[in-house]
Amino acid sequence: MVSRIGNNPKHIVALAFPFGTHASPLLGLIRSLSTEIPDATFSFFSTVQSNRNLFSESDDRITPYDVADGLPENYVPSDNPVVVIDLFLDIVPGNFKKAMNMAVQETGRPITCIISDAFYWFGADIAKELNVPWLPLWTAGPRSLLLHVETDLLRQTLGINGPEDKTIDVLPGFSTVRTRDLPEGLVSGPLESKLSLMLHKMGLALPSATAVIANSSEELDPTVVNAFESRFQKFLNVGPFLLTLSSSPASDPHGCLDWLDKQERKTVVYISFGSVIMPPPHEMAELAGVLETSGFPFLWSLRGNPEEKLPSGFLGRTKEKGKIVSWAPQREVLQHEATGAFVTHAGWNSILESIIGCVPMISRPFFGDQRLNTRTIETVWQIGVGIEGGMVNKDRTIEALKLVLLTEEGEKMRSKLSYLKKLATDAVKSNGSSAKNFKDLVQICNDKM
Ligand SMILES: O=c1ccn([C@@H]2O[C@H](COP(=O)(O)OP(=O)(O)O[C@H]3O[C@H](CO)[C@@H](O)[C@H](O)[C@H]3O)[C@@H](O)[C@H]2O)c(=O)[nH]1
Repeated sequence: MVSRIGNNPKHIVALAFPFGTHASPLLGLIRSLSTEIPDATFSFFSTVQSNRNLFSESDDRITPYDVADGLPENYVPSDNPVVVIDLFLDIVPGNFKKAMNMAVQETGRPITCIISDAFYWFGADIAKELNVPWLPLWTAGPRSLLLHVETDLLRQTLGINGPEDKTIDVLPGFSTVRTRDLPEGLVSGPLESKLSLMLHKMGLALPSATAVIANSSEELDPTVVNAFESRFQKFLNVGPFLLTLSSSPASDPHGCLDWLDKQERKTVVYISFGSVIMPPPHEMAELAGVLETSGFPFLWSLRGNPEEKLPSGFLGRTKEKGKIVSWAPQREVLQHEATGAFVTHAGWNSILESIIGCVPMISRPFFGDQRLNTRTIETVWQIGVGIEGGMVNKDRTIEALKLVLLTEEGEKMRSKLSYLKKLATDAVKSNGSSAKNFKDLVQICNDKM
């Protein structure tokens, strides 16, 4: 791919975290910026695999650069996604620095601005060295970000491995959140894992950023967003990205939307656990039991071979009621009028898509921000429920589905979702908060040095 070097001496670089749903929103943001600052040079850094997934040959505004991924030559893939992340973290930031030097040489342009995944605490040091702005992007919600910024305070006030039911009274807007809803590695669990150490360092580094960017809008969680006023130099909520960033039209090779067209309004249960998680076999079997016994029509996005992952005979017995695909056009599925409930792991993008689709959630969280997100859905926004006991269990999940699909309670959730959707859509209008924040961001990137 040929570098595109314009007249503007700006060289804006983006450092992506190449796992989960991280690199793609960063690239979306960079594409939007490249439209606003068309004559600047944009370089995007990620691993070979990630760049291959993200870039089509026709992308002419942004130049991808590959960084080393840290995998040994004879690496045998593991089912545990943390293994590859740890190997990658072992070689940052050296791999990024090397590729950035190459980009500077190739373009002949010194770097003028660094936009990185917020995980990359080292962005602060590199930006300081180069005397350029550092703009970290937090791809999840503001609430989980506040926890990482206040990790030391939480460790002091809650203690390490303290009582699980203690509520978080030291942070605004967290009175219904309990210790057990916090991400693992914060006040319990693997405090010294590479991911936990990275998040801790991130929380300490972010206050020095020129501005922290987030995929949300100020109005969705105002108490929490306001808490950043005294913590960050600038906090720019420029989302939800699904409304603000352009995306290519959804591909639907399995015909999910046609299938939904044939279903009745608000009856279908959509199931997806995002791009990283696969529930353990016993929970897959419970979930299959839920769908078979309850008889609700369902669309299930399930990676891998369903014959192997689901109980024997399930596919045949439910073929009139359900559709199982390896990947669904989720945004569109959640905006389809037939979709009535979303069984989810409560990843941040899924939540935003559910809000825009006005579909109540039934959540089975696994790691990171997902327990906190579940608690927020349930007690702050009241737009869904967590499965009692925190795992898929047949009776409790059927109960949750009936609540959402068949009762007045479900209707109330839908009207709260409509309210949040309005806040989000207003924020992205030309005079809305996200649109204004995006203008601020463009200004910082394009500032005369
Ligand atoms: O069949 C599918 C399944 C998923 N998706 C999309 O994949 C994305 C999934 O994103 P998200 O819900 O955020 O889940 P993860 O991919 O698991 O995201 C990781 O990153 C998020 C943002 O940092 C965190 O909130 C999560 O906990 C973390 O697991 C969404 O945009 C979905 O629309 C599809 O389009 N089709």
